[in-house]
Amino acid sequence: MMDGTLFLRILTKHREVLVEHVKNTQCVLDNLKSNGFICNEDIEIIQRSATKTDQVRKILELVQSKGEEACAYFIHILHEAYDAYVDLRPWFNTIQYKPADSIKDLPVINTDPISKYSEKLRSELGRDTRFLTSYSQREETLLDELYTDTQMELFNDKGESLGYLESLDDILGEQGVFNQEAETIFITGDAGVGKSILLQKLQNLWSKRELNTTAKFFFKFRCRMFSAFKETDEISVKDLIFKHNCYPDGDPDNEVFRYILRFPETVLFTFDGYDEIQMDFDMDNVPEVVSPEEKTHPLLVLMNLLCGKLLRGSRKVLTARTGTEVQSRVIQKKVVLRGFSPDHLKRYMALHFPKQEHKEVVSVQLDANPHLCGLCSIPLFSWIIFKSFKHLQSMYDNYELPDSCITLTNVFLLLSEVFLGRITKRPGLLKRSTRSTAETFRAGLKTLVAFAKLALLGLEKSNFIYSEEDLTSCGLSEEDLQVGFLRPVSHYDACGGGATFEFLHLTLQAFLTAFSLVLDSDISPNEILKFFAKCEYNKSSRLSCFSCLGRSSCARDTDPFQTNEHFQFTNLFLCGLLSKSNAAFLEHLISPLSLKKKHVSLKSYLSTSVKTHLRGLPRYPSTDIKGSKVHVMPNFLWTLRCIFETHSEDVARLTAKGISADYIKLAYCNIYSADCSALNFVLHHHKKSLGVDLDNNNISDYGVKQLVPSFSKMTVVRFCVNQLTDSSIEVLSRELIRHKIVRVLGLYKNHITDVGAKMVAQIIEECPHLMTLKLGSNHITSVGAKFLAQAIQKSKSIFDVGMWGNSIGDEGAEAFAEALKNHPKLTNLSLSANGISSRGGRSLARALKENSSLHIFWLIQNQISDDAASDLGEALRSNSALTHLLLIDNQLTARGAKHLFEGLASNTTIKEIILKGNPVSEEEKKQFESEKRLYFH
Ligand SMILES: Nc1ncnc2c1ncn2[C@@H]1O[C@H](COP(=O)(O)OP(=O)(O)OP(=O)(O)O)[C@@H](O)[C@H]1O
Repeated sequence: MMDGTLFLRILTKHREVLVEHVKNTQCVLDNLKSNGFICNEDIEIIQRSATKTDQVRKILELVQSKGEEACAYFIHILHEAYDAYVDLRPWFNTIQYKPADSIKDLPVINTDPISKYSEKLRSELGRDTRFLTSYSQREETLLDELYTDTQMELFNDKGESLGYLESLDDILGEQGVFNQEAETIFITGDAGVGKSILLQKLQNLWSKRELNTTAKFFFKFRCRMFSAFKETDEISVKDLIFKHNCYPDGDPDNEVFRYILRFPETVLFTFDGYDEIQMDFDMDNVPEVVSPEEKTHPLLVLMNLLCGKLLRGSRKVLTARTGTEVQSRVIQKKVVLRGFSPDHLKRYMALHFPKQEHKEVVSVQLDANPHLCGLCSIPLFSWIIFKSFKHLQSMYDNYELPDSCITLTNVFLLLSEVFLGRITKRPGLLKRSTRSTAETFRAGLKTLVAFAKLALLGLEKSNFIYSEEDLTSCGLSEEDLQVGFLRPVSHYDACGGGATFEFLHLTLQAFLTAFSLVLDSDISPNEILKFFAKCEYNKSSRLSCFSCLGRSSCARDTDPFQTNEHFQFTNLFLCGLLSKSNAAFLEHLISPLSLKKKHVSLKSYLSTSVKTHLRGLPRYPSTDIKGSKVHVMPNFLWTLRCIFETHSEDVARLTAKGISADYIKLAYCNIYSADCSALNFVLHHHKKSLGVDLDNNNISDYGVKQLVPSFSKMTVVRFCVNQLTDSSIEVLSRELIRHKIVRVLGLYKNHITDVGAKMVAQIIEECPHLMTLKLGSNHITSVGAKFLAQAIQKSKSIFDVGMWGNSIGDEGAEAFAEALKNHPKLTNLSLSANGISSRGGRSLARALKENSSLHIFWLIQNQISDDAASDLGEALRSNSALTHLLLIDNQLTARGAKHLFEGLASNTTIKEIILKGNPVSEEEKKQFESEKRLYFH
């Protein structure tokens, strides 16, 4: 039976602990009162005590005087209002607390400042993140209605891919953490790939308690805000979160901040757009700020937070555009956003077009247009295309998605047409049958010019946030804001002052800047090229900010921004606007003469710069094929993109001619699918055959489809680590078999299954020059392995085959054993990490007896045991080709090693057999000391 005085006695016995640790009296009083245990008068008496401890003493006396139930409920309050009385947690364990039946159903409302603050943050963030902010002010779309997952690739500190994250929760999880000391999760990705929206989704989930994190406080910032402060401005970290984010109401005793300092691990920060940080002042000697009360320049507060010098233990998520460098010692883990996969794109499209008939139309048009799909893999472009399509379809009969050679400039022209259409649109009109883009632009020209001027002024001064005065000075009125180019900046992102605005997206500002360069007759043909100078490749220009984050002192001469993508985009749009295909349309807006002069100036610049670029590139002898190999520089991709936008066959031809090598290496260039159209645009002018290395990009199936016309030239097709599925292999097999010139086919780390493997087998059979095949880290089982092995068996050219990291198992190994027997060419074979056990191992060993071509045999990370070693030892006696046998991480014991040892006695060709990672003890290894070719380390 329950002791009727248990809680009374607990209070007496533990009085000291309670007086010491109960700091917040308000929450106790609020709850005692609302459940009728005390009245207002009691509260007044208690509050008359001067100190908190006296108040607690009074409360204890009071509840004890009210009896057992009041005492039980008092303790229950301390237990339930977790954050307010966090110091009492060990005490609750000591007393093995269980609530009394009489009070356990009474509610406890947590009115302590910490919980209230956390709630306030949740509700503010919830409110702020409900809508997708990039939509024009007229139409607001719920985030939940349109948010679609994107691909999140995880990288280690060496820049190697660790695969993809499954869910948003994983961003904050342990997976992929390469530096436990650091606290910043770094997310990068191209413009418009969805970094801000991803943060918005995280914030929104947290506000609804749907994010798997223990964070009680979530502070979101845009890095851009830090550049908006004056050089003399000084704030502390406390100011940063309370004044520039969310103020804690009713916290006279500063409990919230004290709690944050004590439990920094309960704080999560997001900082969006690190690349947008600007520094106009000398920060060479960045002082460390470790005191949370110390006031200093806001940028210093940010840097010290990111480095973990301030609020050590708090978690930070930092986003930046591709190419922004942050020292890896500051980064805990790194995620790269890759945009929509084909499945994501389908889902996203379905959200835009809920009606089945619309969905079907769009889906058919997209399927027929891989270049468009490639563009749509970037969510921003996808949004623009779908949004414009929906709008134009509602206005005109038979409007279709843009055609197959649409450029990014066309996409932004479409968006502008939709926006400007709002000015000229007369409500209530029936659908029109003819669409006149020129008419829409002409009618909205004055507004367009004003926005374009604003964009240019901003870009020139590196200013992306505009005041109302800025708008007025460019001739823009309140009404023009409705057009949609600008959106208001939320109070989180500005640092005080009146209403401010920014362009819907930086790419849109770049587009309008380019438009200004074209439209403004006061800007001379030479002047339009001014932003190209800011993008010329210069190793020292890719630097990040501070010493702790990787800044070098020479960065002061370069642009204050971390990336120059806004200039790159401006140049790209300039190329697009001045392309021949847009000339007829632009002649409605400016004088044909001025347009022509600007066109000539741009074309001549591009031709010269392409020539200089290609001439200066280093060339190396190629190892894959005979001839020379050229490695392009990172900004070559932008050159390619610009050439594609111009659609100038002349410049493309010139570029193709300039690639005077046999092999072009474009690996790790951050090429995404739509870039393949640009590459193809140049490559199809290349006269000779060419090796193309596109390893470690993000070209996806869409990219492969766009390269179709170029396969007739490609002798090396290296598409490793590119998210390819069997559908790419279908295209490859058709094209490579048609042209029969391929020598090297690199496809490792993609998503190829047995279906694709069967098609690769056809390539092997039909392409008589194929020498190298890399198929590692795909999803090939014994089924696919059999097709491949049979084809390899028949091939007279193939000599290097990599199958590492599939799951071909023993059956697959048996098929490869057949291929090995008497093979004329096969010199290098990797069947590592394929789940091969002794059965497969024995077949392979027996086949070695009948093989006289294989030099290097990789069988690392299988389950090969001593039985197979016995056959391998046997094979060594008769085989006279093998030089290297790699058996690392298998299950060979000393017995197996002995077989190999004995086999080696009558073998003179082997140079080494590596047995590292097998269960052979140090003691046992001694017996093999005389054999220098047997390695155990
Ligand atoms: N996951 C997503 N689901 C649906 N729409 C998205 C998603 N991600 C991005 N978008 C769309 O793309 C637009 C641009 O995305 P966002 O601003 O997040 O790009 P970003 O990577 O932050 O670009 P930048 O580096 O230029 O700031 C969004 O306004 C939204 O319309």
